[in-house]
Amino acid sequence: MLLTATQIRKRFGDHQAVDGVDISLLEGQCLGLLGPNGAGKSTTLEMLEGVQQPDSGSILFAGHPLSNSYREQIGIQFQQTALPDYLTVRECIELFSSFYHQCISVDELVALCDLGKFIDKLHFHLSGGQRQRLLLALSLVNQPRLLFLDEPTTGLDPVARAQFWETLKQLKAQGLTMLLTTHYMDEAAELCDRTALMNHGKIVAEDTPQALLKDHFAPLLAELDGSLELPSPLMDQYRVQKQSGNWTVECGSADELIAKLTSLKVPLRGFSVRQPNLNDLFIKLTGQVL
Ligand SMILES: Nc1ncnc2c1ncn2[C@@H]1O[C@H](COP(=O)(O)OP(=O)(O)OP(=O)(O)O)[C@@H](O)[C@H]1O
Repeated sequence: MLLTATQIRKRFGDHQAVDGVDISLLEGQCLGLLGPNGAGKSTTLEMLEGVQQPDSGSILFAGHPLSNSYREQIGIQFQQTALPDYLTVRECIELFSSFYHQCISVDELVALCDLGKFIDKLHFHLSGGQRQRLLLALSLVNQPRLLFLDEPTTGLDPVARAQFWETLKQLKAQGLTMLLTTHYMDEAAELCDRTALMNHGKIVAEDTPQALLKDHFAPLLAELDGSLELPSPLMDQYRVQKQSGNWTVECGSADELIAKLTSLKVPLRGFSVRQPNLNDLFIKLTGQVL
């Protein structure tokens, strides 16, 4: 196990922000922490990064408590990083490289993070997507074994997000271990081997995205207009929920459900069928929409 956290807790005043979280991360794995605003994701991440001290619980890196050398072995991509004015992208990388004993070359970082087109631009002239690439490059200067990413694609347009995901997939393919927080279910599904869903400071479910869905849902999720009156024989036979104003009905076969609805004289208003996703799971487990 590369990183193990056992029953870590953090309280701010009378608010228990993180309430007994366990995390195990294998070398080469990508774990995604998902949850609504205030769930405790960033606080958990900061404790794992060694930026904040847990009130209780233990954190081990490669089997040992976090020591001074930990900082040399991890990379952190913060949501915001204050950079000195009037530095170019290249100069920012050179500055960050000076903080470490061993560093990756600027050329390698340029290739890895696709910085070529703006390497000599001033950092405050970068677009949102370019800035995220620079912040990623800065988190990689020391060739970390473990990379932390806090909401790495928040605010990016869909194209910039997809490009950023490709870079992270390349890093993953090279064996880099990653732990990221995100509000985006598609991001978790795309990048993460395992996902942990957090709510009110606790992990409420953790597994591979596929296993989580299999454990909590029938294979298909049918949707029906939320204004319909659903009769109790239907409610008794199927798992039914209200979600974003619509009914969702879990079923194994759409044909079978349609036959049932027809026999119960329920109109098929707004009927559609799809596979359940992590967003559905989150709503089911927490009652909240991400
Ligand atoms: N330094 C702090 N002092 C006081 N309260 C804090 C501090 N940091 C976090 N909190 C509180 O702890 C709770 C968890 O915050 P945290 O930032 O970890 O949540 P999050 O899941 O990352 O949320 P978001 O998705 O909005 O970033 C929140 O209620 C927050 O207000």
